[in-house]
Amino acid sequence: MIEIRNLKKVFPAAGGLFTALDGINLTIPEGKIYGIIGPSGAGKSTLIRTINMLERPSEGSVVIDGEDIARFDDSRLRALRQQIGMIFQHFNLLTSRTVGENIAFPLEIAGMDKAQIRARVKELLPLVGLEDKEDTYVAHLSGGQKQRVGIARALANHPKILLCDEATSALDPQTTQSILRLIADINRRFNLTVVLITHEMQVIQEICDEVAFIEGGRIIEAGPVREVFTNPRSPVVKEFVRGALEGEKLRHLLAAGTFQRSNGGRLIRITFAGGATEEPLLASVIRRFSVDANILFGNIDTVRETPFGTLLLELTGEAVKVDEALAYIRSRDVKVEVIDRE
Ligand SMILES: Nc1ncnc2c1ncn2[C@@H]1O[C@H](COP(=O)(O)OP(=O)(O)OP(=O)(O)O)[C@@H](O)[C@H]1O
Repeated sequence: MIEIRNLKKVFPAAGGLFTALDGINLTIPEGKIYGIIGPSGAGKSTLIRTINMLERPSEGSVVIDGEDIARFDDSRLRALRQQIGMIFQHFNLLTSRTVGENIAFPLEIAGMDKAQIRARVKELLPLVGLEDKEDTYVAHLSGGQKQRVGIARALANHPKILLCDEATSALDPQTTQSILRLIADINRRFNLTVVLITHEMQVIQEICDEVAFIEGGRIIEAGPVREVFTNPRSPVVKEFVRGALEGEKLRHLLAAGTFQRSNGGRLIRITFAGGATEEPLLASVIRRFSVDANILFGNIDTVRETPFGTLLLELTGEAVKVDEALAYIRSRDVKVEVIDRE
């Protein structure tokens, strides 16, 4: 069990201090998949990084199995980190090494002998479905395969906890599904406690047992996923839930061929949950990148000048321009999901 109590993190910032985490209290039960979701800048990464002390809290405690790890010295932290695996959005692999050598890396650090390392690598490869890739350089792998290497490396030292920092955010929807299934499978097989951060409600819906919503460094709502989905209390969480359910509905309508598509367009769904306004965003996309944005479906409400809701768009134009437009939309304060390309 992980107990986070009155956790604060303050960073030095221009003109003073910035409070990134402001009194977080969370209890993460053993063997569960616990999701932490919130908008960009909410403090998700900072929070997950306090669970292995990559980020030292300014105040408060992180208690793992009865011990406050915020008080650990460097040598105890090194030992602790072997029990906590972590995977990352951009995989953080050693590109000059093969799959097998990447998986072996934490075992080398732990001082295991060569024969034992080989045996452990051989055990891990089939677990993540990469038994035929041991000698392949990781630069030659797809994103999903790279994340599988990341997972095998994270599991190498038999950790009790797996931290996932936006582990599927760089992957397409199908690959996301397969990685989420793998994480759920590992959680069950090894009774691993999984803490994952995401900005995608779908990830929470798919595999999490419990969820905490974070905004401005504070937990605004937390509880079992089913409860939060059926009875969200705060306006922001209600919007997240509505967006997720609408996404589900849209996928069914798309599968049924309900929308009139043009040829060669890229279908994207933008979810507004506060932040950028949709009109200036779309206008500037069309103007800057010479692409067309065909709105197939829209359901946006404005609450105190802040848009909440969904737009289903088809972007058409020169492929490079469409890519640039997508990168621009992604850089704004909205959630973007590429649904498919014709
Ligand atoms: N080392 C640092 N120094 C100063 N400020 C920081 C530092 N790390 C994070 N912050 C600030 O703390 C806030 C929370 O950042 P954090 O990365 O935890 O958010 P997040 O919810 O993970 O966002 P995103 O989804 O965009 O990654 C942000 O305003 C960020 O600028």
